[in-house]
Amino acid sequence: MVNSNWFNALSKRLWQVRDGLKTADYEQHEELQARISLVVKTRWFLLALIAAYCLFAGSSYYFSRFGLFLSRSQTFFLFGTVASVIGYNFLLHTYHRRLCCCYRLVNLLQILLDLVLVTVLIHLSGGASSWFWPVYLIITIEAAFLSEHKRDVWLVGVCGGLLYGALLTAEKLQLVPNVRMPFVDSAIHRDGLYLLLIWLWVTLLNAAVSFIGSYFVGALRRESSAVKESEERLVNFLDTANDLILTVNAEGRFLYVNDAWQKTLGYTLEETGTISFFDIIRPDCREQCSIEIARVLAGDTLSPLESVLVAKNGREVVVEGNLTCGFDDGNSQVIWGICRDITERKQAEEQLYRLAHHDILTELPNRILFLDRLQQAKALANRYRHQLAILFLDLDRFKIINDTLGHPVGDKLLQKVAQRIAGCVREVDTVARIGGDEFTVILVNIDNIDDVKRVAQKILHSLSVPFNIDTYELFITTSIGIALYPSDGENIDTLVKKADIAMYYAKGEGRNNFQFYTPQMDANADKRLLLETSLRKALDQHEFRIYYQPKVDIVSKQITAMEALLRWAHPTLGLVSPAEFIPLAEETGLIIPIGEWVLRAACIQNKEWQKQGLPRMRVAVNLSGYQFQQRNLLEMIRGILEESGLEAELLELEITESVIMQNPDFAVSVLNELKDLGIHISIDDFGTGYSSLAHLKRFSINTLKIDKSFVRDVEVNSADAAITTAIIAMGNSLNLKVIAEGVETEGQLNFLSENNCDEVQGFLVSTPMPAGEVAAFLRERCGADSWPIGRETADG
Ligand SMILES: Nc1nc2c(ncn2[C@@H]2O[C@@H]3COP(=O)(O)O[C@H]4[C@@H](O)[C@H](n5cnc6c(=O)[nH]c(N)nc65)O[C@@H]4COP(=O)(O)O[C@H]3[C@H]2O)c(=O)[nH]1
Repeated sequence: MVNSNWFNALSKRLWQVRDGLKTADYEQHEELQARISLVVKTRWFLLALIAAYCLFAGSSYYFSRFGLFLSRSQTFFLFGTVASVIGYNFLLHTYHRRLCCCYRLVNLLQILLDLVLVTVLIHLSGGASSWFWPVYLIITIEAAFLSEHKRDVWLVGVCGGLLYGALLTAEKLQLVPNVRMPFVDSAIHRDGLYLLLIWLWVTLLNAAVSFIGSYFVGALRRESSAVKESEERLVNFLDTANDLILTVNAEGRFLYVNDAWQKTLGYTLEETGTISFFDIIRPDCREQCSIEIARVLAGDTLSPLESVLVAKNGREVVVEGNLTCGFDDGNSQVIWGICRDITERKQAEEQLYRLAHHDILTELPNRILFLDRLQQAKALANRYRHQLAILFLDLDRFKIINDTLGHPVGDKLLQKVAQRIAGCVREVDTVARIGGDEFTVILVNIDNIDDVKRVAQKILHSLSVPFNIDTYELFITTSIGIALYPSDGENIDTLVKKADIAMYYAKGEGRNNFQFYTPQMDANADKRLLLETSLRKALDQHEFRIYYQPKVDIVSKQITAMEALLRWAHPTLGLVSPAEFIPLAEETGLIIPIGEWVLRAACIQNKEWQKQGLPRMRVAVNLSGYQFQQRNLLEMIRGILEESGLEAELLELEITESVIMQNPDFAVSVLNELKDLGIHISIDDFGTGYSSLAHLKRFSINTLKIDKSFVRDVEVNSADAAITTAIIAMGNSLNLKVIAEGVETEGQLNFLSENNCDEVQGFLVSTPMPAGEVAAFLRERCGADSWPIGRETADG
């Protein structure tokens, strides 16, 4: 509960400011008004008392054996005096405010008037023997209340004494007729000693009352001004406090607000009179606040509250503080609120929370928040018996972009990718970034697996649209692994791990696809771990082999090139396909030394075949995307050509379409430099990488290599046939050679031949063979004009 004095001082401050009064004027004005009002009230009371007494005394005498001792004229004069006292008191009562403002000495004048009239009254009611003379004392006390200065009070005392003395002297000199008093001898009015003694008595009493009155009233004033000062200090303290302090009544009307409150919320004191506390509480916090206020009014002690207020300019201000109950003057309940603006602290906390739970770059949830959301999603899935899907995405060859174009471009790409992924899912789903180029998605309320497939497909499709960043047009794909809850596991860590395994499987399946987790993938993951650990030693331990597969001109049936295909003779796993270990080598960066080793070995081998007198042909080497963005690629190739002595035109580099299309502008410059060296360039896996005629025109290339996925079904699938013929037509129109890979059947060969494809490569001609078998194969083929169909080698 709050001291009501404080409350009064504060609410007074509020009203005085609203009334537009200056503090000092207000204080003076108010204090004087209070004093006059008290004196007037007291005077009315005393008048009533005296009148009652007069009535009683007069009627007592009238009906006694003495009868009324006043003459008619005296009675008339007495009533006249009383009437004038009542009259001017009435006037004073009615106009005292105005009079006080106009005439500073009105109080002294009135006191003087009182003294004169009382003197008359004393004389008319018995002169020196009148019982009315104590009224002098009352007037002296009254003067003590009304006058600021002691001196004025003393003057009133002296005046009273002098007037009484003058009355007694007039009576002694018989200047005024004596009033006959019962029990009192009229001679007493002429007795000098008696008159002197009674005058001294009245004067001394007046002096004593002046002294005591001025002393006590002065002490009272000092005390009240000390209280006022303390209240003033309190008000100043509250006004200068940093905390927001307010008082409202039970209806929420403002009774007091301090300066900090006004500054923070932007409302002036006048405006607070027109609004209610509830108006400035943010709507969603109002109900809670009303409950708390009701509890406070009921006498409960509350722990600190937090709420959001809305400032005049609409800014939200978060406050934390306490409410307590007090009473105003009229003993009505009021609520005190002392609160602190914690908006900045809250923002800092929110910022910290965001930093701790979000990825700064993309503003998506980070791993911590992702796991938390997954936990919640799992709980909801259990409750509503739904399924969940966790998608694990890893961008394909993102590192190349990052390393080639720099981190700022990489960062912008990640931001755009994040936006696109987020645009593919519903609001209830979660997209998170949990690592460099790793994203996760939680799909909730899954009823049907097809819904998950649709979302995965949507993500792949949305990322297939090129990204325009700065001056670059970038292409990126992603590999998605999917795990389902509860079918793939109960534990969230396990689920994430399984989605991750499925993602790696998707990478192994040629990237840019999605895969659902299956238990068989675990073996794959184990194998992957084994491959990863032994790949680092494979080069040093000479475990790599190169197999060669011929490319043949369809018309002349001559071998145009031998493609170098890497094999890994693993000590325990046997011969490992490049499809399995090349992605691993790319992730670990080992592709750079491995790729260089293949290039050197293939060039030396080709030179060797020439030395052996075998026909001149190119050796085709696959160039990984990571090698393609290698800064010293040109020097490295030049060095190897010099070292092996191979002419540049006998080297062919196969670069996949997706690698070139990832950053077409960069590809143009590298391809130009390679072309300038005289190297033959082929675009591998053509048809899978979204390149257009416009792009192809810019690239310095020699050959388009149709991906074997189109060739496989070219005889039975009209779409594949259409794509294949379109690629051939496109190649022809751009004066490029077109080669089809993966040709296994006569039918495929015929189709390609009929559609003017230039070259073929595939098991129909030969499976990849070890270097040692190539010489025999070439000699056997020398001058042959038929196809070496079905030639099986060690690889086949
Ligand atoms: N079904 C079928 N397949 C056929 C036929 N003819 C050839 N192939 C296979 O198709 C792949 C063609 O190579 P690619 O498209 O460049 O695809 C290659 C290439 O992208 C990559 N690769 C191989 N060696 C290297 C290398 O030294 N460096 C790099 N960076 N990548 C390599 O690994 C991929 C897979 O290589 P391989 O397993 O050797 O698989 C080879 C080859 O064995 C056929 O008639 N039918």
